[in-house]
Amino acid sequence: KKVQTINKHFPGPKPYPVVGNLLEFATLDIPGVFEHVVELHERYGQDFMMWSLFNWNLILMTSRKNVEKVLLAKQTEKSMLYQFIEPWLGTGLLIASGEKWFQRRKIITPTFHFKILEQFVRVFNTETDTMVKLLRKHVNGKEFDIYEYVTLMALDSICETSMGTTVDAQHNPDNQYVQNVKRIAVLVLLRTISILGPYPWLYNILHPNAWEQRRVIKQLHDFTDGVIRSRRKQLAKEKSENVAFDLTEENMYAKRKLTFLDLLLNVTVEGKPLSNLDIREEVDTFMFEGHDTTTSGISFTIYELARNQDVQDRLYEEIVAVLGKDYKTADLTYQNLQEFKYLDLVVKEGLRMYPPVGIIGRALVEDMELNGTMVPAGQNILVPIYVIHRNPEIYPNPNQFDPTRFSEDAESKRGPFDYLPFSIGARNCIGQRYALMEMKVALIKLIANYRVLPGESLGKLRVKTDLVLRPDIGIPVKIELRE
Ligand code: HEM
Repeated sequence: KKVQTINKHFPGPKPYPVVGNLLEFATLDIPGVFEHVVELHERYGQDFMMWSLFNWNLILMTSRKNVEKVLLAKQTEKSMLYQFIEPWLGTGLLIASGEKWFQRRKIITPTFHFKILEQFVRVFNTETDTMVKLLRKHVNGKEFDIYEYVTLMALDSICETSMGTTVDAQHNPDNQYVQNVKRIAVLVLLRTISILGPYPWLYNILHPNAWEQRRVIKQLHDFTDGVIRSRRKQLAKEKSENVAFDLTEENMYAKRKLTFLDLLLNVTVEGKPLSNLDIREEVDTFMFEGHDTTTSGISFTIYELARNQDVQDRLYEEIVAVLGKDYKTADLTYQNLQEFKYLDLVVKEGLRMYPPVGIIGRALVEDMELNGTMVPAGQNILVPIYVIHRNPEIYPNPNQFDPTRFSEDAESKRGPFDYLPFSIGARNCIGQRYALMEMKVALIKLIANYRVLPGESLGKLRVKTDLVLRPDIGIPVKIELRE
């Protein structure tokens, strides 16, 4: 009965035919899924309800007032789909709720202290230099997929900064850990389109993908466990040798190369250190959240730079102006990155058109008044950030890449719920500054060294999504050496 009442307040395909529904899920990996969701929003209005199999339903929500209520709600839980990643990530920061989330967020926030980020920029410089070198073989050559290069660079960066270990994926793309990280994203996606997906018991026993997933996850966990154990030993040894390690002292950040893992190994909650398992779920969460997302952000921005040579030229001029005559090899720092004003607009516009996390979900913890009706606790809600970012009323000609939309003047006319690449509120992205820095270092070094041109097949590219937004055919480009 409650659901029938809600129906009156949320127009939408009701009841959504079972077949249509399965197709809806099946389209997840089919390029164009977001174009379809944009159409649904045009047809049914900003907040509409979609029915699923066995009366399971979802509200797809883009209106400012309701998005604000849901994302800023005091208590919140992630929607059901996040459970599919739980076998790998456990209830780390991304998935945790309630007190556990609160504690973890408090512990992890200092990891993004600017003193630590300053050190991470060095890693981004080194890893991007490697990428730039590896790209050299494509100069004046045929079109190639630059997405693969960016993925491996981002993977190396996150391994180094979060675990202090290197898998050197850029030189060993066939490395088992690298393969497993890629494979798990695919397996999670496949579960979303499986009819057994929502039923863990049945899925785990009957589905061959679940069997494979267990094997892949075991290998991923074994790797992280190994790194945690050896780092714990090393820190214990340093402590016994009286190497100072006081995280409460801000100055300490600058004295040694800290990783995210070090911080977790040294923290105590109510006097107790975190267990290896607690730490593993956070490190794995970072591995997941921290590389596919930035890869997507960097790659789609490269795509638009290849298509918009005037924007690329202007960016190149800025790079030369800020870095001077050694602009091709100059290292980027936390400080000099602040001087790239135009790049900042370019990155913002890239994240508007292609938000790497194109959709987020919540389950209401308490009943909530939405559109004049009480929506009961437990209701699943999806917020398609991609659709919000293409609202023509806020972004005229939304499919045009135009960094000047983010000039101060234009930006002042928009509200905080019109632009959400990193979400908003207490559950926003903790890695936002890290991500922006990595994106900027990569784009500067790439454009300083090469002119990026569209490959012949670039025009065919379409956007698809699994856990993050991806190009269906990679990013086919050509490059020329800058004089
Ligand atoms: C361009 C790159 C990135 C984008 C667009 C992005 C976007 C987001 C979004 C939209 C959320 C909210 C998810 C939700 O509500 O379910 C989120 C959460 C999160 N992100 Fe990112 N992210 C990026 C990079 C990173 C990086 C580099 C890290 C770590 C190094 C990171 C770590 C996290 C974590 C741990 C959360 C969960 C925070 C919490 O719930 O307290 N992200 N991210």
